[in-house]
Amino acid sequence: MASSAFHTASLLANKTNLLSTPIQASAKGYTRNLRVSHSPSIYLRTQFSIRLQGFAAMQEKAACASTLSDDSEMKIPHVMTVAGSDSGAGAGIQADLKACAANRVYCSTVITAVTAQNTVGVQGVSNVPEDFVAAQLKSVLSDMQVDVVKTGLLPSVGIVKILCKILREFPVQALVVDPVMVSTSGDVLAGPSVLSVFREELLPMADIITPNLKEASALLDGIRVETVDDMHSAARLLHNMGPKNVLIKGGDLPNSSDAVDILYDGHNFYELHSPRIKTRNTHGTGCSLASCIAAELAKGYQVLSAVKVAKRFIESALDYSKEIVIGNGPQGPFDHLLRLKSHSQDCHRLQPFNPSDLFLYAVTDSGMNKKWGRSIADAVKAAIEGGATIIQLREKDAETKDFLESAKSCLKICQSHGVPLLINDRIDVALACDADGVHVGQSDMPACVARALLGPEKIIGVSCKTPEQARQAWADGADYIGCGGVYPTNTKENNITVGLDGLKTVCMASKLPVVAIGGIGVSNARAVMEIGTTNLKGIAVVSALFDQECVLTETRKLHAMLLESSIGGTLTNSRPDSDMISCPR
Ligand SMILES: Nc1ncnc2c1ncn2[C@@H]1O[C@H](COP(=O)(O)OP(=O)(O)OP(=O)(O)O)[C@@H](O)[C@H]1O
Ligand SMILES: Cc1ncc(CO)c(N)n1
Ligand SMILES: [Mg+2]
Repeated sequence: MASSAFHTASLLANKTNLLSTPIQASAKGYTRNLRVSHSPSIYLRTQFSIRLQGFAAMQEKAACASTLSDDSEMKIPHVMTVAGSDSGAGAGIQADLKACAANRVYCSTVITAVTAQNTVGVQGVSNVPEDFVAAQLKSVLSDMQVDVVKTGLLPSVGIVKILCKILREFPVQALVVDPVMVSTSGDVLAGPSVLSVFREELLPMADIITPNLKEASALLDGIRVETVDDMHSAARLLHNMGPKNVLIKGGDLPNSSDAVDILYDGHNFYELHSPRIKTRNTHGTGCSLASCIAAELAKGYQVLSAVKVAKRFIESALDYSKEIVIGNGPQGPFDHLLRLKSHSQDCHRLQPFNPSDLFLYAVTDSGMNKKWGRSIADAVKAAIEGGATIIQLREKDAETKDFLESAKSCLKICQSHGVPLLINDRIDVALACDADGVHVGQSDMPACVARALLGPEKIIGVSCKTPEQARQAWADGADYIGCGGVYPTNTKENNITVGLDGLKTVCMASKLPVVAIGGIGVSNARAVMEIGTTNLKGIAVVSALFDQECVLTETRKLHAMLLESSIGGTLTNSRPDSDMISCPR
């Protein structure tokens, strides 16, 4: 399917990856010295030569693999998967989507069958009508710029024939065929009736086919494929059927301490080894490997490089998720996006951001805490016990190392009380300690950059004095606005006071939740809260809590006052307010 120009282009696109072993590559009209990258866990046993053809067309393709086209529209590498749905979402279409997403490639989906499947096995398969598979194929291919097609479960002769016909009408740059027939649980997904159409029509169109041991055996009329030597012979025989490359996957090789796959390109064999990960979570490795190969080809990389990247991706993902438990059966899914395992660490955050957390917002000041002879962590603990609902560490004078250490101890305290911890200004410190978010001022890191660095889930607050700044904060992806100084304050030098009117103007200009800051304490908190805008969610305080002898007592007083003022008003907060606590200092 792919022109060899595509492979040539991919080689060039890949040149930044080339290192270590020098290799002679001969081409029609070209001879180049190439180097092959060796990952720590995947090694190649064979010297090889690669034919290079259509150099110019390939350069064109390499240019296409870059993200920006001439008119600055972004071209995203695109894989279309033609496969079956797995209700358990470990294999099939679902694995393909996740593998492509993890490798930053767009994936469109043509569904050929719906399976009822879980970690125990396959309970049912229902084919999508052939004309509707055709409709899906045409919808995607006639509209979207698909780079690579990857096939998985093709459950009937009719569906394979339709696919081949439509691929001839809408040629793409590469075709990856994972000839899915039997699931690892041993259940038959596509019967032997598809074998002849696979051999005669589909395999000859493929740039690479990726059978597992059983599938290789089935395609070769049941010959034995049980050892690495068998895999070599089978690869050669399968290559005779017409695909440009054959990758036989050895995930199911008995008695093998490595997971060994054999790649054959018609000239050379590559034995790809990676350590076998001890885990039950290998359901969907085959689909994911093929999708990752397709994704790398769509980016412009050549076959060998794509296979190596894909194998390493599977190895890392299996290793990362070897202990996760999903389902009760013998073969669980793995975590493509390397996110699930940290779930338990994230449990303290029930929701991404709850605006009512702004109710009593305590901002630390190391100078004040030093003055009163307490550590930041002790001050934070007392504030939380007194009713603070969110903490911001604002340590302007601290050395980075000390700041990070304080942030880590405060985070532990905050997490144990379910109170978010934000870091003022220092995105690096927030990232280093995995705080809940940051608060940035107008002259700090722009909120949009902070958002890009911190990702979608962290809380970002921005100090705003004007409606324009408030609108910008929203556009930049901020979660809340800190507005002030409402009253004059000694905590911040040269700070312009906006007053209650300025606060109200900012609140009315934005739908973001707002916390008021600047010179607020027990004496004036009520006046602030009475400005009467629904998005004013609380007050932020520094001196009123921390420039005091007993942080606990002062926080409790302020919390009580806020609660009282909010009855029937706009502020709500449900943090418990326990009776008489003596100041521990
Ligand atoms: N335990 C493991 N540790 C490391 N790599 C593995 C392991 N199991 C499988 N692999 C790798 O995963 C890829 C898929 O191999 P496998 O032979 O399991 O395919 P498959 O049977 O088609 O997968 P499935 O049917 O589960 O989707 C191969 O690269 C293989 O080497
Ligand atoms: C839908 C579907 N496709 C492929 C496989 C192979 O893992 C599977 N188990 N289910
Ligand atoms: Mg398997």
